[in-house]
Amino acid sequence: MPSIDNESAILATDLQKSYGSEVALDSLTLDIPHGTVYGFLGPNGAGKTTTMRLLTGLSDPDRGSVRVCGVEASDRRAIAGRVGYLPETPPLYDEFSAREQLEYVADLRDISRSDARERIDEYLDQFELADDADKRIDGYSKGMKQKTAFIQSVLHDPDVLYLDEPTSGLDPRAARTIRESITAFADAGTTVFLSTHILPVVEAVADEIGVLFDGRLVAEGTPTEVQARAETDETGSLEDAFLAVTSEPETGMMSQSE
Ligand SMILES: Nc1ncnc2c1ncn2[C@@H]1O[C@H](COP(=O)(O)OP(=O)(O)OP(=O)(O)O)[C@@H](O)[C@H]1O
Repeated sequence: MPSIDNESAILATDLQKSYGSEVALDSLTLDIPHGTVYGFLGPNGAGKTTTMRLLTGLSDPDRGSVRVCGVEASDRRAIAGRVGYLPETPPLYDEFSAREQLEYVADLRDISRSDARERIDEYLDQFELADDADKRIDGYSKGMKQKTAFIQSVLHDPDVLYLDEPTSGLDPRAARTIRESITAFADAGTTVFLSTHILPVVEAVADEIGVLFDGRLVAEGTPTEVQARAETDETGSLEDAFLAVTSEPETGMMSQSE
């Protein structure tokens, strides 16, 4: 079971990040409670990947701070065991089988051989990979690769799980397996930070969403609140809300305190 601290799962304060003269993130503040799914929406180039790199401690902000379960993200050694990260292009060794890949990652994570074997077998079953677990990854479909990568990001039972476009390009069955797993992890107490531009994914699983546009958080609330704020009618989807707030960031701006 993930540990629970008094402090929020993710507490990011006034984050700023530039690449040369390009401001990728501007004054981003997030406060995400334990055991929730936070959907992080934004168009290409909005700054989602930059945010995830800061929230996982993979890069440092120019200004501001990040704490994950009370631990400074700059303390990489301390934070590494607390977080799991599934990047958009996951690192997998093509010449390994799924089982070899997962055993390799378990070893890097200092999970004992017997625990690793048990967890890996359970996950391979759960993700319907058991029959192909000893075949080479280079022969896998995109869905099989993504499921393998998902398992490797949760093998060490992280408190906070960051997922970057986890269902992008997957067949419906694989996408549903990932979606159901996201909900199951949150139900078990894991905090999930889900970055995507695929709105139905967020509508289906997120407790709260934040909309990022041009490096700024332009909307935050439950999916229902964001829909309501964007003044969509009854048939309005989150997609309408998203388009409304990102197409007119000045007039559509919604602060966290509103
Ligand atoms: N290493 C880098 N060097 C220079 N500019 C960068 C770098 N990484 C990101 N950027 C720029 O910062 C901005 C935010 O990029 P980021 O990748 O965080 O956005 P994103 O929302 O994840 O987009 P996508 O959905 O396309 O991955 C973009 O304008 C991008 O061009």
